[in-house]
Amino acid sequence: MISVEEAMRRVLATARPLPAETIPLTQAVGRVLQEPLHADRDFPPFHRVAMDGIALAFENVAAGQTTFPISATQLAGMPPQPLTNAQTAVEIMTGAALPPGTDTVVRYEDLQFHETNGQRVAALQIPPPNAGHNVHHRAADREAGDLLLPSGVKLSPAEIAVAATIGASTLQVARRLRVAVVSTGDELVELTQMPLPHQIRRSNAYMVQAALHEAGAESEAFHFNDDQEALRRGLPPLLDAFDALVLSGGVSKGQADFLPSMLQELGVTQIFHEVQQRPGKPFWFGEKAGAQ
Ligand SMILES: Nc1nc2c(c(=O)[nH]1)N[C@H]1C(S)=C(S)[C@@H](COP(=O)(O)OP(=O)(O)OC[C@H]3O[C@@H](n4cnc5c(N)ncnc54)[C@H](O)[C@@H]3O)O[C@H]1N2
Ligand code: MOO
Repeated sequence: MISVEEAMRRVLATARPLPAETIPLTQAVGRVLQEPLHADRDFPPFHRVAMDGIALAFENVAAGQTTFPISATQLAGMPPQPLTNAQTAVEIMTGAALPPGTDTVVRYEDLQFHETNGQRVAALQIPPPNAGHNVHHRAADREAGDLLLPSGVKLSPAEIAVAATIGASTLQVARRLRVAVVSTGDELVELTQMPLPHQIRRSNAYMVQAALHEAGAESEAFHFNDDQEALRRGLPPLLDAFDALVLSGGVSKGQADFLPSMLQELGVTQIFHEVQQRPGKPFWFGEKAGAQ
């Protein structure tokens, strides 16, 4: 009898990639990406101001200038506001594109403002330590063309943000696995039915469907009584229509446990029967020849 690890290895060895489909980004969380995503522009796409404050040319600070007349105000989303002359500064907000002629941002916390002849002037309280301070430079994170997400990643909210950043309103993802969950056994009744003293409810199928849902698969439930003819007629359409069948019951040594022989008769090759585990020792696994 094989170990659980060996059983898992043999099951996974039969796995094949699912075909891709294109879906809206808004429905893609939890799906598996089937195309690589590349940066469509540099990130950040411009020298991005990282603090609210003023933008200035550091060379003036290096030359000893400590007060800077404000020549313009620039909020995020506004086109860069040019300096009126090289010794002025632009009052600027986080997320704005650094104006031409400036290279450094000083935070409001490190400034004091006053007015001289109606002109707003910023005085440095703590001078910036270096050029480029508080600037998130263009392409510092990624360059245009860089691979952002390889094919095969599972899309979490973080990957959704990455896709949105490059304008991917639709994504190619693997189609969801389609599984038929089949319960077998005369003793099982539906939840809407009151079980007789010798009957039980079809609980396993609900658990398996919930586990499949959690793993991102689609499933549909079916039930067969312990009737060989009904199975012989009912299973082939399921084997054709679904990527996988999960059958619960009917694989042990009892008089009604005819699933292994029935499945082999229907073209499913046995890969293993019985695993060193309890509960669930009479576990049977097979693969349909020619299955995609
Ligand atoms: N003088 C100071 N300035 C800043 C400080 C500070 O302590 N002193 N803190 C910085 C920190 S930390 C953060 S965080 C930001 C927070 O700023 P806000 O909450 O006001 O956010 P915004 O300025 O509007 O945006 C920040 C940033 O994010 C970009 N953004 C905004 N919305 C979106 C969106 N839906 N998708 C993509 N990107 C978005 C925006 O363009 C900016 O780049 O303040 C610092 N400043
Ligand atoms: O609060 Mo901010 O997110 O540190 O950049």
